Amino acid sequence: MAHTTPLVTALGGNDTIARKVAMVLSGSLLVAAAAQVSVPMFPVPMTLQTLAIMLIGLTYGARLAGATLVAYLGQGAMGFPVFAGGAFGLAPLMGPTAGFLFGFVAMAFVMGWLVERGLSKGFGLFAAALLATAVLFVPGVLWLFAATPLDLQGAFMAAAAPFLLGEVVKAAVAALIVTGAFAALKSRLG
Ligand SMILES: O=C(O)CCCC[C@@H]1SC[C@@H]2NC(=O)N[C@@H]21
Repeated sequence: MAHTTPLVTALGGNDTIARKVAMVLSGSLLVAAAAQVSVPMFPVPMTLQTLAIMLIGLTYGARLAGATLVAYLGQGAMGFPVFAGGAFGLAPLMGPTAGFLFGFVAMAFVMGWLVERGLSKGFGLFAAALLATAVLFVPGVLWLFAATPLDLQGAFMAAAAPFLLGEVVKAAVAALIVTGAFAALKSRLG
């Protein structure tokens, strides 16, 4: 597959370290804000984190998207209240949702990788978001299975089933937002 250009690269400008740092910080801040929009369900809350990660994964490219989520985990580990419900520290990184937290890095990277390899327009963006979200649910469910007394079916019912439809809607919304941003950029550049 040919390599294609993520939105942020298409936006142009100097690819400086300062620009990359600003993108990583603003992206991780977006995920932190989205984590606070949550419906407290036990053991896995419903949040907007994946929508924020989709916007990052679909626009940043694989490496910068992955780095943004590594920074997000680092901010939480350092004590900033960036995880769902304002949680912070090392406990969430070992708790029932740790599979999702570490999986966020893989989700962002895989999404950027798919965009760079051609899933960069319209339905392709939607497909990239969905495929990468499917990757996220593997560690999310398996971690819950390993870390709690739930069997595999119980872990799936708690960590995946309630969220699948919502993730499809989030992928559609993210793809529409990024498509709109591309269209706006195209008309601005003439
Ligand atoms: O503790 C955290 O901050 C992580 C919460 C993970 C929630 C997961 S992400 C995928 C799925 N979709 C949701 O809305 N909630 C779960």
